[in-house]
Amino acid sequence: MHPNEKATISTRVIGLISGTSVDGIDAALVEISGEELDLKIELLAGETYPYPAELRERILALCAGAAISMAELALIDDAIAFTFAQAAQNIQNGHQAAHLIGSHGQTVYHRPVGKWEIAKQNTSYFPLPTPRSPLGYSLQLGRGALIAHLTGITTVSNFRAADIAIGGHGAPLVPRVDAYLLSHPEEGRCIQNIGGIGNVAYIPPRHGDWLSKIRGWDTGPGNSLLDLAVQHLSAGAKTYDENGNWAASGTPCYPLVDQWLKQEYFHLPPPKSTGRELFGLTYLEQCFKDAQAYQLNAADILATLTELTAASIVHSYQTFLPEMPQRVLLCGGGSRNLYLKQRLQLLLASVPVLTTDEVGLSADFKEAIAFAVLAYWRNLGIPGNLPTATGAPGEVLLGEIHQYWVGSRE
Ligand SMILES: Nc1ncnc2c1ncn2[C@@H]1O[C@H](COP(=O)(O)OP(=O)(O)OP(=O)(O)O)[C@@H](O)[C@H]1O
Ligand SMILES: CC(=O)N[C@H]1[C@@H]2OC[C@@H](O2)[C@@H](O)[C@@H]1O[C@H](C)C(=O)O
Repeated sequence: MHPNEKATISTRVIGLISGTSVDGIDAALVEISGEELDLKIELLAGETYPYPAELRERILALCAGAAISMAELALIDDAIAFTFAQAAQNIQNGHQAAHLIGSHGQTVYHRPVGKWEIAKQNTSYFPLPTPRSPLGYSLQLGRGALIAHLTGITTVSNFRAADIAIGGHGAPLVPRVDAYLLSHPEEGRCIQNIGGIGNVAYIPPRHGDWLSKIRGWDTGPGNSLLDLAVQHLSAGAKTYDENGNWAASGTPCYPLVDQWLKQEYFHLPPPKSTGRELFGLTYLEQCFKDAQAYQLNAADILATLTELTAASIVHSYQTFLPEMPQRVLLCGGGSRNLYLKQRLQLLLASVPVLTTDEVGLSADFKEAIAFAVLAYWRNLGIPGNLPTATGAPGEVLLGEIHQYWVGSRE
């Protein structure tokens, strides 16, 4: 081998995440090699393991701000870790054992930078001269130490904390992985995730100082409002609008979309992050109230909420990007919503809208793959955050390593 040539050692890594939709655990088993520009991944297996119904209900209640005891919080935390560990065991069936796990866990609370007032608490005990803490806060449940113990595999977890500690949002974290897996030599691309919340990574053509020009932010609601509306309008019979068929049978109310787009979040310049704390039940109740003035039926309401997701995404590109992308690549569950995809294509006019599947990266498992890569980078000592996406003042190593080791030191 030439002395300048690097040996390619590949590592089998499991990525685990349950996102803001709380629909289940996405697990990906990946073979990873290289570092950054030479980073390569092969998806060996990908699966979504639904949460047991009762656990999902408790998590959703927690996300919606239910008051629970510390004892119950501890139970939910461990139940999540057990469920994640089970997913890690199952995804390895029929494959060689993994070397490493990257577990994002379950977000139950996210406070963006500078949004201290969200806590709505008496803050007189806080040791700062002003109760407006500049720091963000993000809580993911499912303890990494327990996952490492249950699986016998070293586990990296708590990925957002280090970025937040230095003043970043701790989100979105996937853009740096997108940059190395989905950049193109000549084409500027937007990688648009549509989960419960939407987030984008803008990746300019891969030359010159392209890395410093990458941008990323949470675009606002993805499926979160739609899913809640579908559950309400179907009296619990449905959890989401399959392929967007229900919305497609209605008509969007454009004056209402324009009214909703005036909301502060859509005008905040990036970097910015959000969650179900903003785009959740209370927000939807206001949407329903607003819709009464226009006498919309159920299908029209869903069409209008779908339009809000599509229009907020496109509006954010037009407002905050230095130039429009030449291609948009969708991923996340919302990429399966054909009506939403159609609306995005219409609003983006000549910019083609595809899915990441069409360029060889699984749209369903990209987030789980990303946390496998972030764990792999953590292990190699490579930073995982992109300051232009999280707003942090610098790069940091993301995640805490829970080494699997049980023994005695006699
Ligand atoms: N066939 C489909 N048609 C329409 N919508 C779909 C379809 N499949 C999935 N979805 C939507 O995608 C959602 C799940 O998306 P995903 O798993 O990407 O979210 P998440 O990972 O929980 O969210 P986030 O990326 O915000 O963390 C479902 O709740 C549903 O709204
Ligand atoms: C706090 C949190 O869990 N945020 C999620 C959420 O879901 C989508 C969007 O909001 C994104 O910022 C983030 O997830 C992805 C995985 C990220 O960090 O890139």
